[in-house]
Amino acid sequence: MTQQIHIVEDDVAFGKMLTSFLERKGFAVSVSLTGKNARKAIAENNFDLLITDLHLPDDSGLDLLEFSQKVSPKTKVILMTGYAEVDTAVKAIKKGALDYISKPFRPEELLMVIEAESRELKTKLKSKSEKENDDSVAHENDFKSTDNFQSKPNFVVGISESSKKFNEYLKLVGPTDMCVLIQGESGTGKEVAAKAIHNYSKRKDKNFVAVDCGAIPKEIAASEFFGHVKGSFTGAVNDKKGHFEAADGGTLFLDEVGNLSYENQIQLLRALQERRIKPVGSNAEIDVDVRILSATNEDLQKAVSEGKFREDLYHRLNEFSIHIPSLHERKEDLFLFIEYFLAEANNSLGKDVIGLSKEVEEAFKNYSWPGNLRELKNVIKRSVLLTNSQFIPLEVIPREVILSENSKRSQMDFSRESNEKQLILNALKAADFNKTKAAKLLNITRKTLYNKIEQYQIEL
Ligand SMILES: Nc1ncnc2c1ncn2[C@@H]1O[C@H](COP(=O)(O)OP(=O)(O)OP(=O)(O)O)[C@@H](O)[C@H]1O
Repeated sequence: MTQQIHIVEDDVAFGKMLTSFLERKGFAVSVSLTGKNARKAIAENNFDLLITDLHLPDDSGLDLLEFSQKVSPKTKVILMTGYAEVDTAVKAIKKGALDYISKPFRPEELLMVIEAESRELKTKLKSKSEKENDDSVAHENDFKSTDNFQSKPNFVVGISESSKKFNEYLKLVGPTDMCVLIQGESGTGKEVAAKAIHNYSKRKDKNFVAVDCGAIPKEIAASEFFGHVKGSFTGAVNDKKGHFEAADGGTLFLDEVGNLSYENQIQLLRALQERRIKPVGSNAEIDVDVRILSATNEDLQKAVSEGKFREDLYHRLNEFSIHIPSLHERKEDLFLFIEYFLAEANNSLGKDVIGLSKEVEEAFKNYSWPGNLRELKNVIKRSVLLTNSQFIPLEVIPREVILSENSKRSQMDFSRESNEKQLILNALKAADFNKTKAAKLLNITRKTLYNKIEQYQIEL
């Protein structure tokens, strides 16, 4: 079936360009120029995908994301951001956006993001239907990746002390039946860690069911977790198994567990205590044997002290806790991950890129990677797509990676000469040696740039 895409973009020409490109690729595309029109369109249609600018004259992409999640929960959302807005983009991912793409981008990059997500979805739906062999069982909200970890034995363990330690913990706690709370920033690999725990356990041949608690509207959470019987509420046209039954004998991974409403927390706690569930609208109770792993990127203890998360549930979920370090804290592992993601990208895109150019290597080392492994993986994949030589050149790297961290630092630390010279060189290269553009990137005047070029005797 043709995928329906809605673009929200106030730049008419850019919107048109994206539309005709995506239509040529076989998508059905419509466009809104304002947030107001977009809201109307979202409420009236069941778009598969919404691609929205972060800044609109009358609205914000983040608010549109929330609106869309409420009125059309199945619509996936991709945000288009300006460079240096990664922090906001990461916030959007935490709120449930599928991905973000930094402007300026080429339409091929957007297509790659869309195709990667539809591929993941298809594989997932396929493996679901194979496993469950029952059409009435649907876990529509479970769009998290359920890659088979065993088929990828080469996941990176890392050489940094913190990586070695947390991987030891995974091995240690894996074979037990303890509930584990995995904490770490967004994109650090919490789901990969949960899958590893599952694979180290005796449950490994049973299902691993991942549920994104942040994506389930609280009104339907009980039916998602415990299932429902036909006719129990409007829209319940078939009996439906819930996540607990789907994970029976195996592992249930609750991602973003801090996002569960208070009422849903009580229901979950009861199910964990009694090891029994009751589908919505049914009188019969069903015994379930499920190991719970959960993950959060917020401070759950703080949520407990503020009364937002139940203390009894917190202790139940947290029989053992594992902290996954951010990529920034495990810089020694950076090049292992780069190698791994490069091989993965070459493989999936049919390319043969050997590595990073020296300048890109430098830029990667200096960047703080706020979106962690997910951001690194995306940046590498997009860059591999755009690289037509053996080594990834600076030109294909998103500007925020080249500049934001350095330029932030430069405001505080502009006196460090080598740093400054490198920064200016990077900006010049990124701007194709156009000085006006380079000055803009650096956030300095053209005159200052000329002075600096002279001061450092940069040859142009
Ligand atoms: N050890 C690893 N080796 C290779 N790839 C990894 C590893 N850990 C994570 N990844 C990759 O990094 C990306 C982010 O990982 P994952 O989805 O597990 O993060 P997360 O912390 O669960 O994110 P979120 O908080 O947004 O749910 C995924 O594409 C995953 O395949």
